[in-house]
Amino acid sequence: MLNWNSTDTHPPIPEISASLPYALGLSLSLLAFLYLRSLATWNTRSRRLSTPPGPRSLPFFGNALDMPKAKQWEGFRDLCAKYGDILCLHVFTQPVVVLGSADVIVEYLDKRSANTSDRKQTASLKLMGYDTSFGLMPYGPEWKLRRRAFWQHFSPTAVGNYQNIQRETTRTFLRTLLEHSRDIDIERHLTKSVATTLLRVLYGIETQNDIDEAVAAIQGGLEGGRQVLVSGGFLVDFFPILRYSPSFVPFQRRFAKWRTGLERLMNTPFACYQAAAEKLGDDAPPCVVGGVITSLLKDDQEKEHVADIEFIAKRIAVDSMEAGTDSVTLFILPYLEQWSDRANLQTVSTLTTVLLAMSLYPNIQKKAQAELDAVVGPDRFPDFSDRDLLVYIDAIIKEALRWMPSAPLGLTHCTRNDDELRGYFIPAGTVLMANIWACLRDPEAYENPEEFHPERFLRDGKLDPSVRDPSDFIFGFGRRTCPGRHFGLAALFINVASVLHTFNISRPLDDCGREIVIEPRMANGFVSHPEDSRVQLKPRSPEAEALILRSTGGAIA
Ligand code: HEM
Repeated sequence: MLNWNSTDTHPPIPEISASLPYALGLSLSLLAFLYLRSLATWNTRSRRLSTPPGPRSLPFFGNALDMPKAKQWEGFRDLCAKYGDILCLHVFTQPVVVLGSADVIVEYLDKRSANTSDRKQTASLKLMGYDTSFGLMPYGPEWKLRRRAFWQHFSPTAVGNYQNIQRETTRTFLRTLLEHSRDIDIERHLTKSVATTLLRVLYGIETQNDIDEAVAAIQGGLEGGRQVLVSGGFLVDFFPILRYSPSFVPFQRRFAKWRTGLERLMNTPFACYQAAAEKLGDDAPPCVVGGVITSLLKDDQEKEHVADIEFIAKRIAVDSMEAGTDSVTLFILPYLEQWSDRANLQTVSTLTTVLLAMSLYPNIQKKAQAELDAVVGPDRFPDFSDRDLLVYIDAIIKEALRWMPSAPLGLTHCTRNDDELRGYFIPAGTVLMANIWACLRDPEAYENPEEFHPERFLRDGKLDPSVRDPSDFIFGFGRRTCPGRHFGLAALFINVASVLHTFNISRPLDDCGREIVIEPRMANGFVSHPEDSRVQLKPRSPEAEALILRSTGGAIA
């Protein structure tokens, strides 16, 4: 033992110096051994195939600095043009593979989805309480159980049950457009309309007080998820050790706030459902939450897991709100932001894309209205039963989904096992991103892709099956394909057809009454939308106005 107070004339330093080379040698040998062993393991795993090409990565950072900062879909398109349709980047130590063309996306995410349907459970998702969301859960039995329960209520047959609610809320929305047609904040009302539809479908909530309370809960509840999706992750996701930081550290405080918000969202509308169920018994309005509880209880032989089952039902309802990117997150959040910060309001949705396109392309609008006049006529609203005959409306919706896809990069998938794709090694745990926007703007599939041109989907007055259908891309892929798509498309159809049937849409005017020129550009973010979607709406005719008034309780007070 070293004794620094010793009077010994032989200081200990020379002894340490003598053993230092051995210690150093030993450490270097150990490092070399570990390096060679991991190299051998890597060679065995990869069968000496290389990972896909990509920019040269830096020590420690990898390609973190190469990741496109804004409108990532455009940056990835440029990187794919340089390195190929299968692009590999390392964000610190996390491998990320970007799939840049339709055929490679279909081949890997659709046809080989047994290995590519996993999700990465990041540290930030756990810290926010989002790890229990089935849309973000890893592939496995728990995810399967939740998805099956969800699908029972959102299959093509099941969504037929919500047509009444969708019809009613669309008409209330038209009435609002009419009442405020001079000074309309269309996005706010549209968002409220969709929020109301969902709260009725999911929880059977109908009274205004309950809706207001539930909508307020949504504000805090979805904020965390949105932040993680918009930012693409936090530092704690790449350095998970940080999650053990003390609770007073600012990022921990933010996560705690989001967690509390999520708990409130889980509990507030659910309490409204429970109160109605207790008060009204069998007369309570049917809803998804009630349906999930009943069917899981039926399957649960021991009847001992009521709390777990209630949790699953609550969570599925919240999943519906957070995962329905376009119709839900995109519709609801901007509405709520408006409450907290008016200036920040940036409203988004495929419907606002349609309205913007209609104001920019008046001839397309006229053609759509001519179809509505011929099929529906002036005395009634378009209905779900008209859908097959309203082919041009269908083409407009497809074109809006293609022109400005609301989730241009979809939701990331992840590989479960080591794999090979077109001669490249893809390690287990690789994050997979599909550049959906690039497929929908591919000039080989769509001539003049920047133009809004619904006719591209039509041949001889019918939908042309040989044209790539945007729905095959914008709803995601393989076993993770959006299970809410039939509900989302039905909502889009009834809203687009009803608004076009009753209103003329034109460019907005400035204070001097001159038309404002709007550049159709997509905003930045994980979920995108038109950067500026201002339009002007006027009832198409006195008959259209009377139709709206008749269906919603008479004259304006
Ligand atoms: C036009 C409207 C919508 C669009 C464009 C859309 C798009 C998407 C996309 C891109 C995904 C990720 C798929 C993947 O991982 O490959 C997804 C997942 C999901 N969506 Fe939608 N969605 C829409 C509406 C909805 C609605 C209305 C609901 C609920 C009522 C919903 C519920 C879900 C759920 C639960 C998931 C997660 C599925 C899973 O991970 O297994 N979506 N959606």
